[in-house]
Amino acid sequence: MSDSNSFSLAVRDDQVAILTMDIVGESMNVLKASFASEIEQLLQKITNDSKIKGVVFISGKADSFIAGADISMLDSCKSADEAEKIAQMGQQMFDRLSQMRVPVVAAIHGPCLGGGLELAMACHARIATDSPKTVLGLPEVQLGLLPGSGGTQRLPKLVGVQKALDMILTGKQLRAAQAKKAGLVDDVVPQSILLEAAVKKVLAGKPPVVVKKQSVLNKLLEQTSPGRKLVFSQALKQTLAKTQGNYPAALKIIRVIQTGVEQGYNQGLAAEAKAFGQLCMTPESAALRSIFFATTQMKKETGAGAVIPQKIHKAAVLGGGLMGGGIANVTATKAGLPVRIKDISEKGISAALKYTYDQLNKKVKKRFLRKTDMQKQLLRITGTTDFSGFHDVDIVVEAVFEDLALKQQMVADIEQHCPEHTIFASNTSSLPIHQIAEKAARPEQVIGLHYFSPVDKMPLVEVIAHEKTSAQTIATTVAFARKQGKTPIVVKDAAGFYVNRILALYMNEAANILLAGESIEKIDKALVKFGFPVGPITLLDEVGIDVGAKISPILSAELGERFTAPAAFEKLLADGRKGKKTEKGFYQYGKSVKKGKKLVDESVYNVLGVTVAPALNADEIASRCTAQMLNEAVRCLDEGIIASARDGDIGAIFGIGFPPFLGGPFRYIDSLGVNNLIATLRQLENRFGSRFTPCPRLLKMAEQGERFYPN
Ligand SMILES: C[C@H](O)CC(=O)SCCNC(=O)CCNC(=O)[C@H](O)C(C)(C)COP(=O)(O)OP(=O)(O)OC[C@H]1O[C@@H](n2cnc3c(N)ncnc32)[C@H](O)[C@@H]1OP(=O)(O)O
Repeated sequence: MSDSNSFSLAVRDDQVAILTMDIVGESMNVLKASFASEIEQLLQKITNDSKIKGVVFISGKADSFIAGADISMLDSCKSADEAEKIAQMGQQMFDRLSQMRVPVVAAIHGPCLGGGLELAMACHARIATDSPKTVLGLPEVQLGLLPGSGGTQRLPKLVGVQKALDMILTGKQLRAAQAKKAGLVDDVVPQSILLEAAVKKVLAGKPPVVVKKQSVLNKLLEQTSPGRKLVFSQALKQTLAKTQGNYPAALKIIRVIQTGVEQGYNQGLAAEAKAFGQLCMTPESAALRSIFFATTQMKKETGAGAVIPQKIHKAAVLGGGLMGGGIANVTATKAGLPVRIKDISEKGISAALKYTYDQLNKKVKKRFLRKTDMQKQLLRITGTTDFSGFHDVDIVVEAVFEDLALKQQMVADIEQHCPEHTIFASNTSSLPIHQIAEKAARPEQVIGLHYFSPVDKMPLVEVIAHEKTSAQTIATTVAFARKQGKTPIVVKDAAGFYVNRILALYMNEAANILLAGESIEKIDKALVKFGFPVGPITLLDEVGIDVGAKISPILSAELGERFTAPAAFEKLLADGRKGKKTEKGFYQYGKSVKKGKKLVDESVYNVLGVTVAPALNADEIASRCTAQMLNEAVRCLDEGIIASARDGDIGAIFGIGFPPFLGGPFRYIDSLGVNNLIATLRQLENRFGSRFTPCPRLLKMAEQGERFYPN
């Protein structure tokens, strides 16, 4: 037996060596440059012992394999050369592993990501557990990087070029069954027999390199020169369309994989390490890394200091509509809790149940979920049209119409039918929580829990405490949302909270630009090019023009004139245009519209009384809309609506899709420079008036030379 801080080597009676990685004092195994010599020594020791028949590489952590290279180590690199050397070190270490005389088998349970998967791919075989905790992937692109230790070269060999491109460009993670199907792992076994299965694999000898069977079409595409050209040019085209050129890592990924495929492994590795070093130094990667650090930090926060959250055993949702159905879905499938849906009709309940059924069924088809697990998850959701089954729920989330009297009635109903400790969480997007709690017998248990649509996809929730909400209620609601897989930010109880408030001004500005004569396509394209997932006019159609019209007067009454939506928008509602849900809005909908084709409904210009007369370029459009958003975000920080710039950044990225490569509104202001933002706002203020007046906090920061984050 030989030990270091992070690795231990034990040789069994059957002469199989078990190499265990377990970094002392860390909750998860990550790869550090300092491990290279330790691993080299251990591999040498194994090589020197001719009796050893093979090696199982396994993690000593209960629920994780290796989460990749240490991101903090990468973050502290001072130059591209330094980062390139780290990548080269990893490449050499994994080459050494793959060249071992004896078979080396990776026994994988839990996350096996980034450098962790690169290590596993360098082994001669991989066995993974069938646990849902086991996921395999190369998520480096989400950090603005590419896999730097051979991943871009080994993955295409195992799963084919097209699948590798897809996995590395998206960073998607595969469950064990999917990984087996893709050719990434050799066997999938229950966790209880993982080690024994791996030992058996070792004793069976080095497996021959199996080339994954390919269809005739894929053979043509991947094994002929013209076919490969087509694959790479298509990947490039799709990537450019998707990233708008905002993510340098994506382009480098394609180039580096192509280099390996066309010029061989060693050239591929060299290109990989070089690109890794360069990407590590980009502002895009720094911004994306900051999101990782922020979200990991936030996972530890209760939202209410040292308070211990109450345990939730059962939840309920009021309203089986799109939001209610989505909330029940994440409660059952992500939080793993029984959830009762109450709706006024059986139809509403069936629709909500069908929603989850359809979502889960898709996952089963993709082998992401086993059918038995799907059934288990479905059984957690039950429905009722009265309050039966509410006697033991710990939290109720209300997702009914935006009607104050109705919501107050719901509070009274819940206080009557549920235990004393039950929390009432409202998914309102516009009504003040203190008003919903006004008639409550236990206002300290009333809170806002604002989800974004579609609930199962959007990662953010706003947790809104009114003045009387107790710390216990806040902490329990935050913990509940986190169990649902959400990233919660705690915000103050004021109109629009944070996300809708900054979004409203941005949307209003897009509307102003449209009314001044810019075309709908141009406005949407400008903001997509800036980095938003969809343009503001498309978003308005998605959210509902009527919803926007309902929120706008509330915001302008509470927060001021700048929130008043352009009056011409009334004409849209008068014309029956509510957006996508009514198949009538800014764009064309309905069966006659080809799937994937988005065409403006040109008649909308007439309704609005607009003659298209282009005067602005894409940058000017984006700058005007985002200037409003940035200014308002700072105002929210100043007013304590959000607790920190970090929360404001995560809220905007996860709630609206603010471009992640910019790191959020506050990081973006830091990179623009406060003075430059003020100059832009002043210019726009001169032309368009006070809606662009820089907020006092910005002016003060400029005076004192402050930033939101340390430089
Ligand atoms: C050369 C290579 O190609 C380059 C790379 O490998 S880059 C790294 C690629 N890997 C990744 O991006 C994975 C990042 N990690 C994750 O996504 C998630 O942590 C996870 C899915 C592995 C686990 O999630 P979860 O169970 O919620 O645990 P989470 O709270 O995030 O992490 C637990 C701890 O591990 C740390 N951690 C996880 N992955 C890490 C990493 N790659 N580097 C540094 N720390 C990491 C977290 O900071 C946290 O530390 P703490 O307990 O001291 O705060």
